[in-house]
Amino acid sequence: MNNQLGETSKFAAVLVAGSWGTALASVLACNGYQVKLWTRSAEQAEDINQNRMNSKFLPGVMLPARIQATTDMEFALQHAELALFVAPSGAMREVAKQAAVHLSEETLVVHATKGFETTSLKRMTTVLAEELGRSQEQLVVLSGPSHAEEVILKQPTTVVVASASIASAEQAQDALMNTDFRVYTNPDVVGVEVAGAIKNIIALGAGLTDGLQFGDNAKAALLTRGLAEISRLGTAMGASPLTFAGLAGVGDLVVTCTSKHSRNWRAGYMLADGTPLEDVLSKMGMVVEGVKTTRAAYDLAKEYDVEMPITFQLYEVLFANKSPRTAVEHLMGRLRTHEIEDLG
Ligand SMILES: NC(=O)c1ccc[n+]([C@@H]2O[C@H](COP(=O)([O-])OP(=O)(O)OC[C@H]3O[C@@H](n4cnc5c(N)ncnc54)[C@H](O)[C@@H]3O)[C@@H](O)[C@H]2O)c1
Ligand SMILES: O=P(O)(O)OC[C@H](O)CO
Repeated sequence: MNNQLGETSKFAAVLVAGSWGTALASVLACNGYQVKLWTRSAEQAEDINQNRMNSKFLPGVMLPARIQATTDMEFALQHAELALFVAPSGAMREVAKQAAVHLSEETLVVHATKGFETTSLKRMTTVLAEELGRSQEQLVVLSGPSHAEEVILKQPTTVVVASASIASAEQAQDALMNTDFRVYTNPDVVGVEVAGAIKNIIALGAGLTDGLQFGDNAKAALLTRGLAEISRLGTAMGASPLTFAGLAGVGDLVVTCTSKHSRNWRAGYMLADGTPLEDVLSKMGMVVEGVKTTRAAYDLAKEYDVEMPITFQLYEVLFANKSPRTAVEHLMGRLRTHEIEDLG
């Protein structure tokens, strides 16, 4: 496409304008894309276009001029080389349905959402494949240790893009990579999606552990045994065990369990002092994927017949009024077991 000055423009669409969508729109804009950032909120679109800021989700940070917010899905997807879906997992199907009628076959589809569809237990690439009529080779997932608050400030960040097609993964890598934002590829879509989703459960647990004033030993135990649990479910679902040692696995687990930016960690911390779940979620005002993911993982663990003791205890804390201290007692009081066999 040529613009009015005769220069070649490349376009990208980002759906939706939450914290992560806005930060990734900024990466694409820095890489030379004209970015249309879709939101269902006219007020938010006006805020971004007039004040050059997403005041609700990333206050105080000026957005590049190449980002244009819009509530018009057709306009957002027009001429897009790449469409980046960043809706919360619970809204992915609804957003994809709206996009499907306007999306060109030529547009590369990438998503950066971390979670499952709780009703069907489907991964996000499956939801997108169904709604957009695409094969797995035409879809890419982006994941890894990456808080929007740091990416928008161009702080060094590494992520991974996974696809059943190396060509699609490399296309996404080329579009998103720059000297502040390093992108690796991985063929293991299942592993990257499962790791990105389940680490949020462990991050809720890390917040709880810190809120209960336990020490570094407890946090290290949670991360390590949490990783064992993630790997066990992931490999049962068909993932490569190596993925869990990478950016989407241990990398994201470390950042989400230790960062002050983590919504999941903060929610866990508030739960520790007995604040009811509904109050925690309304105080957060942002998506806390780990809550819905705990339900999904609880069901997936049963479906795949894998042991996920941390997830099961957290499920009871979140949805069955178990006290966090009792949950810890139950975890520590489990029958003896073997570490390596557990890692499968
Ligand atoms: N924030 C981060 O640093 C970060 C980093 C990596 C991955 N993620 C993942 O990205 C996804 C989005 O998270 P976020 O942090 O941007 O969330 P957020 O809470 O900052 O924003 C969510 C946005 O989704 C919109 N939305 C909700 N339901 C919608 C619907 N039905 N239709 C249209 N829009 C809808 C909201 O209005 C809001 O603008 C999550 O899966 C999260 O785990 C977030
Ligand atoms: O803020 P959280 O806990 O939703 O985590 C965000 C990202 O997944 C970190 O990589």
